[in-house]
Amino acid sequence: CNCIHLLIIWEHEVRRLLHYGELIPRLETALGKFSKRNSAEVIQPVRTTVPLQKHSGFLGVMPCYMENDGILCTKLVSFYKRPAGSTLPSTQATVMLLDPEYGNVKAVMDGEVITFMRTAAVSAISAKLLMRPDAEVLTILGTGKQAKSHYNVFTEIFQFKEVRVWSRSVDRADTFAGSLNGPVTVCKSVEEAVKGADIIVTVTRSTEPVLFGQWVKPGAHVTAVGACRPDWRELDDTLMKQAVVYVDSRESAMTESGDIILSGVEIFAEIGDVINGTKPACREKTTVFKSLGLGVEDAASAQLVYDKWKQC
Ligand SMILES: NC(=O)C1=CN([C@@H]2O[C@H](COP(=O)(O)OP(=O)(O)OC[C@H]3O[C@@H](n4cnc5c(N)ncnc54)[C@H](O)[C@@H]3O)[C@@H](O)[C@H]2O)C=CC1
Ligand SMILES: O=C(O)C1=NCCCC1
Repeated sequence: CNCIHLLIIWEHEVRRLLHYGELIPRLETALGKFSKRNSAEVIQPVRTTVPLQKHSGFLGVMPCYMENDGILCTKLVSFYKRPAGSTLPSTQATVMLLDPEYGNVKAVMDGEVITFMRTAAVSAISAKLLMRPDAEVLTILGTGKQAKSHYNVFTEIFQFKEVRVWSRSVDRADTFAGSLNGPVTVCKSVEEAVKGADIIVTVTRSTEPVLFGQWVKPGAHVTAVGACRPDWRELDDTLMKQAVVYVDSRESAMTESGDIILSGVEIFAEIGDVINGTKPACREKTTVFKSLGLGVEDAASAQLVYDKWKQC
């Protein structure tokens, strides 16, 4: 029977229910299934985007069906390229879980916490696989929502000797540093921030390259999270060409990533291929993981929130 009440799970509840310790294994499993391209495991098209030209943004629709797991889900996400100093949020999202048998929506939940936690968790998975095991220095470029979630998960699961941050505004970087539960070095330039860094996370709204290959230490791992449109960049061609390039989804990367499309580089593997053991993790080389964000990540995260809610 589908006569169950529609469940609404608000932001503070998603925040209470989601923990990286449980989220990361669910996402590893989901990404591995995604890369198998088995339609009984995952059906997930590249997201549909509707440009909001007047508002410098887009509405993204991100559906996913996992038949074997009984998960049917979609996220609605709006993203705005806010001007510097704007206090308006750049991302807003809602996730809907449906009953695959009846087609009814069984739960509607906040999607912002899911978006910033699952994105950071996927970056942490890429770092677990591609970062050198002796990594000491983490650099985060950008000081927004994603910067905070990346700081949280990276310092929760790895141990670094130094964490550095950079923002275009030193004041914003100082405020960001003050909001964290640990020491960070605020850097005045990207070059200073990334010099000698073992892992670099780019989480900016930039549409032009901010990270240049000439500054990146050979063997470093770069997790590139921003620049999600085909004409937007965060990384320059030099870096793209000197790195072994991993992505979350080949189709998404070839449709949405300016860093991939405009540099003309070859994609070496999906991160799910490395999880499945079908492609190697080239830890000794400079690596880039280009993340676009996938509906399957939202589906796995939303199901975890739902499972935890039912346990309470
Ligand atoms: N790969 C994925 O799964 C996801 C990617 N994203 C992307 O991550 C990025 C960050 O998202 P949020 O932290 O939510 O945004 P946010 O608005 O909270 O933070 C953005 C940061 O970028 C900085 N910034 C803005 N323009 C810049 C420029 N031209 N150069 C350098 N820095 C600049 C801002 O000062 C701020 O520190 C966005 O590009 C967004 O599209 C967001 C969600 C999921
Ligand atoms: O995966 C997501 O969710 C998003 N990715 C790019 C920017 C908007 C949200």
